[in-house]
Amino acid sequence: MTHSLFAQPQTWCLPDADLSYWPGFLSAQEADFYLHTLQSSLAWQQDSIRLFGEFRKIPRLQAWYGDQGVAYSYSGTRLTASHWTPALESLRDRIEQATGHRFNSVLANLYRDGNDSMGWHADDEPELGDNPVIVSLTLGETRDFKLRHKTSKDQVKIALSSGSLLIMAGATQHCWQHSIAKSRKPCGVRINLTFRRVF
Ligand SMILES: O=C(O)CCC(=O)C(=O)O
Ligand SMILES: [Fe+2]
Repeated sequence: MTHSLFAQPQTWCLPDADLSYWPGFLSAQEADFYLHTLQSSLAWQQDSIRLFGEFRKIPRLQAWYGDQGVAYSYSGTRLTASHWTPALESLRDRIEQATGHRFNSVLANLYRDGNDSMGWHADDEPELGDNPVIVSLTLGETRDFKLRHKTSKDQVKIALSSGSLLIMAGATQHCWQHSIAKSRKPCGVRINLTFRRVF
């Protein structure tokens, strides 16, 4: 049984975007269970990306899972999917049922503490197709997810809580970038999963 705060996602009104937020998609106990299960069972790596001609370690750990043969490239890094683990598969099935969208891969990010972060970017790689639907599940520490409009530079901030789903669709990746800033407050571990469909 699901103990949701809301029975369905709530639209987050933002121009040039299609964004919905579903806090309490997982109960606190379920989110805790998955946080610990994924932290100890995924093949976490600190990848490097190419920035200004140099390879630099990213400030977080990552892992990429999905259907056989699904690969994903960004910033000079190519990730080949490991096969779904049982925990990732059960989360994927629940998210597919709840949203009506299908996913063939998931990028997992582990933010060890407040020094871990993700810089401004849009998930607009060609292999995600036009207007991709990306569903983001947060487990553990609440961190601020910021969105910045590519032309107006308007910013909004959503504090993504444990067990929440954020659904980005439509023009969101065309018109907005997003990031997770470093935090000066003491921060516990946060895992974020972004479910994607790679073509
Ligand atoms: O950690 C987050 O909430 C954002 C993750 C993200 O933007 C990504 O995986 O592309
Ligand atoms: Fe992203």
